[in-house]
Amino acid sequence: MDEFIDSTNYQLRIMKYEKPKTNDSTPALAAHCDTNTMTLLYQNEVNGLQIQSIDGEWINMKPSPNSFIVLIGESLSISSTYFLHHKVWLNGRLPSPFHRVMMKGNEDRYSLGLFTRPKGGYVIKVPNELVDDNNPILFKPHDHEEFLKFFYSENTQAAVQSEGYITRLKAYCNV
Ligand SMILES: O=C(O)CCC(=O)C(=O)O
Ligand SMILES: [Fe+2]
Repeated sequence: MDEFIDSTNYQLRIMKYEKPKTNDSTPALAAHCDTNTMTLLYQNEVNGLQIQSIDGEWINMKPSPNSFIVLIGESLSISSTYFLHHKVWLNGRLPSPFHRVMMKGNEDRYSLGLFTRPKGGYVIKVPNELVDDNNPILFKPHDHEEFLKFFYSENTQAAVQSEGYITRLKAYCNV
């Protein structure tokens, strides 16, 4: 537990999404998986967050005013647009949801996000207890900061644009 606390950074972010200019449902944040460990989201009572189901359908999230949404990030459970469940810490047991924000209606949306992220200098690896003959290791141990450097490099961004998420992650730490 101490190691987890010592090795974690937190970022609190307030996001504002302006009301759309037309009556149509308008993309406000492109579909993605969070690259961090875990995200807690809270919003004013304007919906907009959508999560993709396993069969590719976008589901509108309608949290009650006194609840948070918890998203598992790629670092905890690396996933892909196809939900193929490539995982690191959990080695394949929990998916990181693919999500986006769509705006509709005539109110601005505010959301508060607490992003938990591993500090650089710590190795993210699957615990030995989760690996056996039926559950072989899926990801090489890696440093999150190095992963981000790789992710935001020009070459990777170009690959993400043309080939999607799988290539980026496979290239980085797939076994
Ligand atoms: O505003 C939201 O509800 C989602 C924000 C989000 O997905 C992000 O910032 O990564
Ligand atoms: Fe996100």
